[in-house]
Amino acid sequence: MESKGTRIGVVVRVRPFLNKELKSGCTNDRIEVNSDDKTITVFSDQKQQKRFEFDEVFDESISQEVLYNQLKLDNLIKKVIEGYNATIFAYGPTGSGKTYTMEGYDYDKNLKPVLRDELKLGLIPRLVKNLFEEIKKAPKHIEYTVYCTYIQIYKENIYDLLNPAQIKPPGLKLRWNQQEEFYVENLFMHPCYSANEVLNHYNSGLKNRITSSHNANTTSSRSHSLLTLNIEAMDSETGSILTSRLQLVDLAGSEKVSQTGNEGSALKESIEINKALFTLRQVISTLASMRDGEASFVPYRDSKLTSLLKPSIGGNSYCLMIACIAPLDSFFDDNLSTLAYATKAACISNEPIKNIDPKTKVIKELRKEVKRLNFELKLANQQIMMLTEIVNLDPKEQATRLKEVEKLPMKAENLTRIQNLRSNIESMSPSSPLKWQSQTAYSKFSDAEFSDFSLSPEILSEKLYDSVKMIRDLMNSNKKLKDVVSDLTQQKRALEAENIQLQNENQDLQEKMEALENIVKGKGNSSKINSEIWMLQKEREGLIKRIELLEKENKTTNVVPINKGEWGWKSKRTVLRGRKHIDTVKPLSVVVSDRHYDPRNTIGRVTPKAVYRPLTQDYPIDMSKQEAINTLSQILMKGMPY
Ligand SMILES: Nc1ncnc2c1ncn2[C@@H]1O[C@H](COP(=O)(O)OP(=O)(O)OP(=O)(O)O)[C@@H](O)[C@H]1O
Repeated sequence: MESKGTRIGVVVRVRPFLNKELKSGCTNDRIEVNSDDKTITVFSDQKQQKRFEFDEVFDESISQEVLYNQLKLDNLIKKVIEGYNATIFAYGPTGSGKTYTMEGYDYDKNLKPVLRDELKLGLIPRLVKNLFEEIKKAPKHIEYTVYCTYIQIYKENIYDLLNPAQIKPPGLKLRWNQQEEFYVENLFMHPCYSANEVLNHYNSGLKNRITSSHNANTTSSRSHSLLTLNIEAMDSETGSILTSRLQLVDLAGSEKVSQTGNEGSALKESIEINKALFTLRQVISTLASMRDGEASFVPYRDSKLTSLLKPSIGGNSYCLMIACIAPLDSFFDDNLSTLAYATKAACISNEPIKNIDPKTKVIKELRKEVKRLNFELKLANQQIMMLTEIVNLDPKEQATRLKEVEKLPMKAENLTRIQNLRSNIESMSPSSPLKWQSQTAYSKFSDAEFSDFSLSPEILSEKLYDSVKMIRDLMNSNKKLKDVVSDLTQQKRALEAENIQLQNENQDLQEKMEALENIVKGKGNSSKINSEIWMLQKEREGLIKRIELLEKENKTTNVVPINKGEWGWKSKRTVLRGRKHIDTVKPLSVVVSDRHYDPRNTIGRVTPKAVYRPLTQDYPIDMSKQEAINTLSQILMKGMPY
């Protein structure tokens, strides 16, 4: 079933006052929440009213469990299992309860998540458990695998929260795939077979999420986080594969600088967060103002967040927006803006599409075709049998039996032909000999008509033969497709194993890096460093000896200033490529300007006042200038600086 034009669901949740807000005497005079008629009314300074209506409005008394049940998210999970994509995202100002709604964990002094109260668990853990409960109910021949990814977008960089090697800049790249969707390159996808496995990954990812404390929220998420569950259902009976995706998004909060009190780098961070949310609001506004069938430019690509949310907002997923607001009067402007965008989002229509694997689609179509051909074959057999009997009957009976044949389901043109044949037989003289009558009846048709007359036994048997051949071909290709599916399954398993191996290797590397860091910090075994230092000292001693030798040689040589034209020194610069070249290439050309020496400059570009060329056996060497020696020493000691 393809469901078309499903509106984005929009609900609003108002959080309760926090203890510190109650103590500091914060007020709540400008917002009126009415859960029964699903409205929120806000009052401006001048006591003007604005009323907003949503799919649901939850006041501060609502618990996490009631919220989950009232949102009827088990229905959404069923859709996901059926092969539809779905997204739930929390939107609202900083400190309005987005993370609480999605996660529900408490945070310790180091801003790390801890689970103190199961009842407080947010939507994500509940959805994950619900998903696996539904999977358990599925028939045994359908094998489900849930692949879990968890990313955060921080200052327009994408980090893999489940891969410790990818939680620092530069982050992962965003790419565009053949299905015309954005995806994150090299993202770890963890195959999971139970809710606990997913939640363990999620919890480890949460620890890597960037949070900080500011005036409006002591545990503020500074990044947008996207937990994605890719579900793959493989039917071992039919070989068909069904995929779907559940995306759970906790956005960073929009924030007013005056409210957060941020300064310096935290202020810059606020600006970055607001930039991505600005693009999200632009996308929402553009889609909301588009009329049916109208094409308009939607700036999805302007931020990584909106690029990744493209299928969810105005795309082919089911989508639920949870707008969070805080009841405080100090949040008035942010609340008003949140409610305005939530209203716009409610006007956006998505077109959820069931994801069917292309191979499964072909197999389904072939099956349908085989079924149709089998039916036609059955009919053709029936007709052949009846007509074979009719040929040997007398004309009267022939006409009666042909009437019966006419009742069989058949193509319109065949029916006309049988009817013509019958009326011909009926109009014949009853005394005519049977054989002659039959021949006359057939002879009324032209040759062309006769050859095209599909009810003649020869033609029908030919058609029968063709149909059988076609069915055999279809069955063959069906079998081939099944083989392809089983190959792909094997490949998939191999890739999964490889993925796990790579993750283990990655883990090893992490450990090695940590060990090296410990060594550098002096925590670990320092013998490696000592031997490295010893080697470097040896190398240094060798170099110093070589310089001394060169200095000695220098005393016995003359100065030969170079003319550009004479020596073509532009071409000689390649000699100065590094220490090794200087050791091996002869004659040795070192060209030094009196004013400065910049090895990255081509010597040809420097206009030297005096240029010196040290030569070996073939030429007298100029080493009387101290700069040349110094430069050479520098190169020998440190290597070329590029
Ligand atoms: N429904 C609620 N019931 C009880 N406490 C809540 C509720 N919603 C939010 N809180 C509390 O309010 C504070 C702010 O909530 P939360 O961190 O979820 O806000 P946020 O919108 O995610 O903020 P940010 O955008 O800065 O991350 C937290 O201490 C949280 O525990």
